[in-house]
Order: sequence, then structure tokens, then C-alpha cells
Amino acid sequence: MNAKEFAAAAGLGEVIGAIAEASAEIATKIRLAGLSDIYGAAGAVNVQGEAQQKLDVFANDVMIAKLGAVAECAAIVSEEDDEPVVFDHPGAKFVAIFDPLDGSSNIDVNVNVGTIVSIQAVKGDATATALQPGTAQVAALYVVYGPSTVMVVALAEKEGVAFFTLDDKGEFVLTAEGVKMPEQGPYYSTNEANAASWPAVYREYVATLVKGELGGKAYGARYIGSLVADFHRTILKGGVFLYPPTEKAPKGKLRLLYEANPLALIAEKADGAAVNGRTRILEVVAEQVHERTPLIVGSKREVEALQQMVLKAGK
Ligand SMILES: O=P(O)(O)OC[C@H]1O[C@](O)(COP(=O)(O)O)[C@@H](O)[C@@H]1O
Ligand SMILES: [Mg+2]
Ligand SMILES: [Mg+2]
Repeated sequence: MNAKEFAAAAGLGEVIGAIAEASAEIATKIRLAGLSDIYGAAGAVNVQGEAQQKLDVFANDVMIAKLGAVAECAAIVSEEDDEPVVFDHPGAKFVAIFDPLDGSSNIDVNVNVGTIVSIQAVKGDATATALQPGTAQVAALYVVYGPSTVMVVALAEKEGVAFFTLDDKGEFVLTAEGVKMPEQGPYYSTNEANAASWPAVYREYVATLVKGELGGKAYGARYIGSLVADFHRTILKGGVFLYPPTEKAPKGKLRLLYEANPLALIAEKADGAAVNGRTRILEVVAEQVHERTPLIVGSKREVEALQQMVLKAGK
């Protein structure tokens, strides 16, 4: 079975099939990047105030073109566009909310990047649909462009997550189903250079892990700096990824709607958890589509321990 058939069987029509086609094109572009003029900055700045890479723009354009050709897709919300892009598709059922290329600062050094997508059922206009809490998502997925290209899909109605691997014909073939993450893992993953500007409780938490005070074994550190890649390791090996608030980004750096929400649904469907410190990510109600959030996601044991420490500290 491929990703397109899997999603169609789950009542999602062609939406995931279109994302699979877009991802296959993005994967090819990334794989051959050194042979074309696609590395480097595009010369523009996106709504987040971040310099766009040429591959950010390419990935966004491909996603919009593919989803714009699908009758069930009413609109898209992208990290790279200030406003939703609304399609003329009367009666369309879904809005796709995405980060077309995640970890783009890693592109030029040939390190894993990804695509992250949340799918919401239409409820009002595109913005209102996108602003529904993560609990309302009908599906979520990410694609990791690594040594192989893998798509991981969670459906709201199904426990466990499905893995698809891109074959040499451009198809995402089902390679694992019902995947769950370890209840506890060996790694923590965070940009520790920010530690001095985290709320103290996060430093205490990491010290707890390093000293082996949570479950007996001392944790190791792993940080790629591509959320998708750091999350993918976490789902396979267990452990915790955290991007706490910092002085520079007091509301967190990562985006709620197209980074935290989809990964939180995938984590929960795999028996993991995701919080913003105090609150379950999927219950946070966004006020704007590009809203940022702290994110702590991973195995249940680690995420719950952090949440308890934060609540106890009153932070
Ligand atoms: O460089 P930092 O501050 O550690 O931030 C890394 C985070 O930023 C991101 O690159 C942001 O994603 P984009 O590349 O989509 O802007 C995440 O992938 C990653 O987790
Ligand atoms: Mg990103
Ligand atoms: Mg991005």
C-alpha cells in the first residue's frame, strides 16, 4: 500500500496523495541540490522575519501547486506566506497547514531537513479552520529527507503511526504500521546554548536527566537543529526534545500550528506526549496562524516529568 491509498482509505481523499507527490519532488531537488543553483538564500524574508532559502521557496511552491490541484483541499496555510492561500474548490473539506521545509538552515551543510503538515476539517474560513485546536486535527504527517526519505502519518481515528519509505519510482510505500515510541528513552535533545536564558526549571530538568535521576540511566545528548530529524530520532529511540522559552523568544521559537500541533498528534498517537510546559499542546488555542510556542515532546515519562516540574515551580 502507498501513502495515497492509505489516506484515501481513511477518508482523506487526495490530500495526502498530493503531499506525497510534492514531497517526492522536494526529495529529488534536495538530493540533487549540489548539481543545481538551489542552495543558498532566496534574498527574501518571510513573515517570521527569517531569511528564506531558495529551497524554502521551491518546497512551498510545489506544495501549493499540488494541493491547489486537489478538489478536497479548500486552502493552505504556510510558514512562508503571511496569509492563507484559498483555492476555488467549492465544498472542499480540508485545510492543510504546513512548514514546507523545516530545518532549512541545515540545507547548505547537507543535513536532514523535513516537511511538516497538519490537516484540519473545514470549519468557517481558512483562518478559522487553521485556528482550531490541535485536538481537532484529522491527520498530521511529516517527511524526513534523510539517507532515505520517510513519511510518518498519524490519523486522528487510529492509534499508532504509519511509516512510508520513498522508493525509486517516486512512491511512498508502507513500511511499518501501528508504530509506538518507547515509553522512556536514552536521549534529550535541545539547543543547550540557550540554557542560561531558560526558566530555571528547565535547567533543573535537564540536570535530572543527565544525572540519571529519572529512571536510573544517565541520558545522552543529541541535537541536529532540524526539528523533524530530532523528532524522528525521538519517536524511534525514545527520549525528549525540548525548545523552552528563552529571553530572545519568551513565547518559544517553534510554531504552534504547523510544527508543534502535527508533531504533538503524531507523538500522542505513538503513545508519547507533548506540552508547552504546563499545558498539553493539542489543547492550546492559537490566536494567530503564525503563533509560536515552547515545545516539549517525546516519550511519556520524560514529558510528564517536565510538566510536573513546571507546574510545581509555578512557571
Ligand atoms: O537553531 P535553533 O535555535 O536551535 O533552532 C532550531 C529549530 O529551528 C528550526 O529550524 C525552525 O524551522 P524552520 O527551518 O522551518 O524555520 C527547527 O527545525 C529547529 O528545531
Ligand atoms: Mg520549521
Ligand atoms: Mg520552514
